[in-house]
Amino acid sequence: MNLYIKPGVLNGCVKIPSSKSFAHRSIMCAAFSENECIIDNVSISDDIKATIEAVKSLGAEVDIFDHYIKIKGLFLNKIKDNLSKDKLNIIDCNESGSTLRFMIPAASVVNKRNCFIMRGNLGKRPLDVYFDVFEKSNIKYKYEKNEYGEDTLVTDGFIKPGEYTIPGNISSQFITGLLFTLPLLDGDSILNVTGTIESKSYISITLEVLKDFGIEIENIDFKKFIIKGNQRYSKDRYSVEGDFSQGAFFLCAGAIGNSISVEGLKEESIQGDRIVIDILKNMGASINIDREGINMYTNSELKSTIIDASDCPDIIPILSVCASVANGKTEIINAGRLRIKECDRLHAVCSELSKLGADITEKENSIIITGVNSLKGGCEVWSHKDHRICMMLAIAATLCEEKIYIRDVECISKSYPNFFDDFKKLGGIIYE
Ligand SMILES: O=C(O)C1=C[C@@H](OP(=O)(O)O)[C@@H](O)[C@H](O)C1
Ligand SMILES: C=C(OP(=O)(O)O)C(=O)O
Repeated sequence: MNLYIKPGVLNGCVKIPSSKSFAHRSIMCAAFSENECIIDNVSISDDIKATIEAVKSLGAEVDIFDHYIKIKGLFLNKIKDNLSKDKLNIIDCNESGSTLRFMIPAASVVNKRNCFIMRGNLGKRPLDVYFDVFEKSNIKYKYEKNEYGEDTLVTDGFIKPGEYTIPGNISSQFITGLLFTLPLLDGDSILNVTGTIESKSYISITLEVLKDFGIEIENIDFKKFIIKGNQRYSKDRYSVEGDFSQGAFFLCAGAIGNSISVEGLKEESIQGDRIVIDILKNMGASINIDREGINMYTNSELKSTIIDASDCPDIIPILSVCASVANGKTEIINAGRLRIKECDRLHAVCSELSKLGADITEKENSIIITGVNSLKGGCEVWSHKDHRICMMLAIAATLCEEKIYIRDVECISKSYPNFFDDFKKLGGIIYE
């Protein structure tokens, strides 16, 4: 589907969906528990559906209600009975990197043979960090096309406790996957992380959720994790906080001239993307946080800054829009990993914003943006089938001089299916 978006000021309050990262993790923990858990405030997106279906395929029971989901842990009905351990278990991860990288080790606690389906760009995103883990555990693995021509990874073998060493600079999702899995095994483990650790705040989210579900992990400066085996997840009720990665779209919209307040974000959140508030303040935006929510005041001009993408890769596309109209030259550094997301985001941000009239240069690992007075628009742009690029373009459209036409907008359902409904409620003008 393609959409026209007309320029115009957005005005009002938006309730931000709940955090995808916290939701993936709490669903995994509840699914691997021995009891029943109610998880409140889960926003159902395609990625979260993928994780729900994945844990169901392993034997967890999941009921989805209006505002919560109920999960009956798979330890109750599966592991103890040792059912169907030899059957090939199909796990359709759709386009969700988190689901895939969290489930690869976790599924191999329950089933010997697993087939992970990877759609969109997911089959091209790196997985090789796990190959060493597979070899140490004697898990056989192969990439192959299934009968429908879809990319799959097939694994055969159970993961074993032990000492594993993985690099920290490709994706934190491998570390999270192992932190979920190793406590369940019948022996103690050590996880060493080498090199620079990128997206560290996502590891903190993992550790926080694991702790909430009763799992103890000794964290030695994010370089070594000491993990006792035979631990069991347990919690009756969990509530998912709001999503700063999604909130960032509307907070940035506020910073570039729309009149926005957002609700549903936890002020003292440990989400790395919470840094959007500090970055926008640094750029000169006036932000007021009170009990009701976060209010953006657009009475000041934005100025350029330096943004380090290492710990907040998901908010770089929308921050690039702010930088495009800020005074001076903004440099976004350590952004190379944006190339291995749903699309090559570093390239997509530069190519699409420059079509709108931004002065933006793509470098190997960074982006240089020199602010312009206004974005012209009046052209066709492409989401690259990536939700964050699509939402970036929709927000950029609000301040363009002429309407824009965005191709392939359905990709927003990966993380924020109601994005355009919220956009319209704020007065955004959209038509097909
Ligand atoms: O663990 C998570 O919930 C995520 C980790 C990040 O990935 P990387 O660790 O690959 O940077 C982030 O980009 C992704 O959207 C969600
Ligand atoms: C990169 C993202 O998610 P994932 O890695 O889970 O596909 C994202 O939501 O921007």
